[in-house]
Amino acid sequence: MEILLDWKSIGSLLATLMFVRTAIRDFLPPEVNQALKRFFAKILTYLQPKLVSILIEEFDNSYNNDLYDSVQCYLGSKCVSQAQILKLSKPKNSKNLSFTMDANQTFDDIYNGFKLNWSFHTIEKKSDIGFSRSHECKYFQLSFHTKYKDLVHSHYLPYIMKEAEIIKFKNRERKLFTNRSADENGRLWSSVPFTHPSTFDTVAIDPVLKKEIKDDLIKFVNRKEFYTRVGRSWKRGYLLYGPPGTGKTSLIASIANFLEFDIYDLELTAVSSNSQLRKLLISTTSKSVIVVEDIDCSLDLSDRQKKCNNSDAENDKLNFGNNIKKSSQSSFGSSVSLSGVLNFVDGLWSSCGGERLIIFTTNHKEKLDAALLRPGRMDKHINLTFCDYKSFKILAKNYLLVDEHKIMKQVEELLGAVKMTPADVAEIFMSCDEDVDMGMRNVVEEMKKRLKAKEIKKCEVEEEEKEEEIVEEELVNSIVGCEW
Ligand SMILES: Nc1ncnc2c1ncn2[C@@H]1O[C@H](COP(=O)(O)OP(=O)(O)OP(=O)(O)O)[C@@H](O)[C@H]1O
Repeated sequence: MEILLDWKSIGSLLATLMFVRTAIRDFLPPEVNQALKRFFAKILTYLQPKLVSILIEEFDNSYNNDLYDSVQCYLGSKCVSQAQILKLSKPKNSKNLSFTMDANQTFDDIYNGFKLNWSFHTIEKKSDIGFSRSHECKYFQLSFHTKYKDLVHSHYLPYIMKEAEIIKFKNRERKLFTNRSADENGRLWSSVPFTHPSTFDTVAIDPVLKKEIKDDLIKFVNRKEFYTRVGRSWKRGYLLYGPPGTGKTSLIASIANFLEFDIYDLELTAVSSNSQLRKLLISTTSKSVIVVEDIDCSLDLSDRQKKCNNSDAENDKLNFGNNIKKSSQSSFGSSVSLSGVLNFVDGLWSSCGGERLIIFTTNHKEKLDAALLRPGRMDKHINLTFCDYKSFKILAKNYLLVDEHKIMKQVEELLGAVKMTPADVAEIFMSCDEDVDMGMRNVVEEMKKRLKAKEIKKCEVEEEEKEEEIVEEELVNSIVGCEW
């Protein structure tokens, strides 16, 4: 009955509209009629959303357009739910199937609550050069309300590029683990299964630094073409430095787990010569992390300028195989020279073009030669330091399964006053068998103990200084007295 009434009222509304329309057309002068038409057209245009479009073509002046690749990768993972026709393929070197939109398909993406429309198109384009044949031009069209222009440029497109990097990283070809370590008996590397459980979730470092490292690694493994284009070995050097027990080794294991790379643990003191070091590098496979721990203890790598007269790194590099620092290094039990290590880091000896991460660790960065530290050799310097509140919370969450606790505030204050390494905190938590209260209490007690010891030490130093001042004063007085 209600529906019937509704239909009736719609019918009468339409009839009224028709009547008004005829009345306006027949009785109003044509000028007024035109003015009204223009007025309504204006209102309609005003009410329509103002859209802008960005076209992202496959090629940019015959060069691959990286943004197009990123969009393709990003949409491939999202458009499955909306597009009616999809293309399916398995890209070379990828372990996953990949979806792409077919021509004229559209996809609505929601980013931070606003809507953006994507569509994919192909058109035939005549070539610019002479009479050559036309070619197919592919492009994505992104349409959105004009008021989102800035947001799209400064946030949405960079977000897509980042997301695409992560997707490519996850889809990349992987490799089974084999952990290798230096072996003095002829076979230079021995193979052992890699089972270290440390991951980016378990390692307690500042979350901002953690993200920075992950982003850097993802970027590195996705940049094969870039390294080829600029003529550089596909390798990256990390220097992890900081006091003992701050997580350098744990971070290396996390990195290897994250990348699913081999680990080669190189004991430089067991390598007898540059040529043996060279053989070792040649025997490494791609997708590997080569680790030299405590580099300052393995070799005398302090400033070469002070110890030998070689003026620059290039001289050293040309000398490779020539044991220029043999005498000074004998105390380190190795005949590998700095030039050997520089060649090693530079990837000069690597036999295949696969990616390699070289990680050096040290507790004393200041002892290392500047040539080793420069970008291109150690591209990223990562400082791991004493436990701060954020790292402490990660450890508490992992070891004691707590986010909050009544004495957390006290911990935060004490951490600002005393130095505890993550290893110190981890050891205390380990001994508490997941008893949260005991774990937290013991940490606070240990910190208070250290704070007290620090204050006593401070008092002693002040007392010593005072005594020294008194002695000095007495000495001055006695000299002045003598002069009189
Ligand atoms: N940042 C951290 N996050 C989680 N656990 C840590 C961290 N730092 C240290 N630990 C714990 O302490 C132990 C020792 O840490 P690790 O060997 O990684 O330190 P390191 O900095 O490499 O020390 P060293 O300079 O003496 O080699 C690890 O087994 C781990 O359990």
